[in-house]
Amino acid sequence: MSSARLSGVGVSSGRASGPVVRVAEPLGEPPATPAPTDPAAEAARIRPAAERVVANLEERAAAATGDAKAVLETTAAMAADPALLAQAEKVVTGDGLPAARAVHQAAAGFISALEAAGGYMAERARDVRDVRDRLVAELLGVPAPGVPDLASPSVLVARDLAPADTAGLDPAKVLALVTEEGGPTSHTAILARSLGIPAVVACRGVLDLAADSLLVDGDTGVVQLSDGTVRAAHVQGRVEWNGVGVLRDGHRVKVLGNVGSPADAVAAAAAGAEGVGLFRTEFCFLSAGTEPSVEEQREAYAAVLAPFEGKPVVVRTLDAGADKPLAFLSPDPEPNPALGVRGLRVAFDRPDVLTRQLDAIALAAADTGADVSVMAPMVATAAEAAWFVERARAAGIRRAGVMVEIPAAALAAREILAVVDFVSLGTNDLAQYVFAADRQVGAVAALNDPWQPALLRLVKLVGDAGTELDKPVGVCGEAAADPLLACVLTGLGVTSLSMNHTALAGVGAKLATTSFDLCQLAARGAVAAADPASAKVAARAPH
Ligand SMILES: C=C(OP(=O)(O)O)C(=O)O
Ligand SMILES: [Mg+2]
Repeated sequence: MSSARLSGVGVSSGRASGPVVRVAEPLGEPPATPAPTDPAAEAARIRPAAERVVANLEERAAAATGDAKAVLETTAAMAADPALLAQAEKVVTGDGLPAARAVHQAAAGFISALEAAGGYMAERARDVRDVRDRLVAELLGVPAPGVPDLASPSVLVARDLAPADTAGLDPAKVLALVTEEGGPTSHTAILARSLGIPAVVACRGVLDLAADSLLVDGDTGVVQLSDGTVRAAHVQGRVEWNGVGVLRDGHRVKVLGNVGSPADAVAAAAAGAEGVGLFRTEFCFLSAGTEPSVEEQREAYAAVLAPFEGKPVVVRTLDAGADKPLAFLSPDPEPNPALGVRGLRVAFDRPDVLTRQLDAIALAAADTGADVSVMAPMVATAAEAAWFVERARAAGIRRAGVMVEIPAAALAAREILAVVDFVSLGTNDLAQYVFAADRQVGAVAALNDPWQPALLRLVKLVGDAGTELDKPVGVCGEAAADPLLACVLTGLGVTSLSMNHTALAGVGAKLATTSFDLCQLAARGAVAAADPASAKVAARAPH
């Protein structure tokens, strides 16, 4: 039944089924032709369309509560804005453009005025874009783009989702997520895991599948037609783990959480994390239109640090760019954003932004009593690492390290470790760059497999350098969340493993069953293997 059963890459555990809701694709600029034969009649379509958009938003606002209600009410008020509508009518009658194109054009004027005003006004530009898209969709008779409000629990199907869209999903309403594109280490996958929403990415053909209802298996990656039964994922029984990362022979490997929000931090602490190995600060500001002030940053960071008083937390400075764009740090358009100005490279152009962030982190550390270190993303050379460490020290932060996620950094691990206090391997990007396989592209997902021996050989270089220089080497990419691979990484000299809260107990429990000798044996076998499957077999042999 090939047309009714598809296979993708399972990236977030659990089996769920339910009715399908599709995420409509972005609309782009509507065509300027054909010119309306009766411009007055064409212009007269705009207000009734706006009234329908307003009525729909008000209806949803009435059913919503809290922030969601306020956002819907504000959007409804904007959709009724007489200035925008009058301007659009003028464009239809004056320039002879179709109504949808006229709305787009009229909105562009408001958007650039708001952006030029900066600050709070610039943030409103996003709302005008939202209203514009809703009006254009109404006039064209197509669904509005973006994640729709879900009236009841549903399976979301999309080409791909931006991290900001995924972060806003309500796990009570989204039974499962299936995307045609996306890779296993994409940020959409990472966020779906942290929300506990079963997810399958790189599911070729799902957009063409005529399905009212789907059954999604986030473990096997299988997506198939279902009979309409609504079933939420069964929450797996908790594995027993005492909250200390230690092998049965006493060898210590810290088991830490990856977090990006206060909710993640609470979940990681509740699941027994010994601390945080990666706080993705950019996740706090995915929707911010302008740079948050030092005070705003201090508050946002303190809210995440709060559950970890007295515990180690590695705060990563903003990793903006590529698939995690931040509106206030966007570079000029680049042909290959993953190879462009992202991570620490943004700070070379904007050291003031880094300084303000480091100041905010130092303040939040003092506010909460968390034992904070800072870490820079996307570091390529020892000179870059030294540049960052100097700035961290100037901000009064005691420990500073860098991510090793560019192959050059792995190859220069000794020189880098000589100038930092610790490193942490970002296996998601390291795999992307060593295999020249974009994390977001489903077609190359198999290369972004952390069991690839070529990737493990780079990890070994870094582990060996850490052992030689007696400095900590962590892993905070998705590789750390696989219990068997955690044993291999330990055998390669890794001293801490940081992961999503849902993986903590499984990894902690597995480590307790093994010894350092066995981990080294598994590591030798996996590194020498010819492919990911043989690497797994080699790792399983002693385990
Ligand atoms: C942990 C990593 O950072 P991010 O996933 O945020 O790029 C990584 O690249 O492995
Ligand atoms: Mg990375």
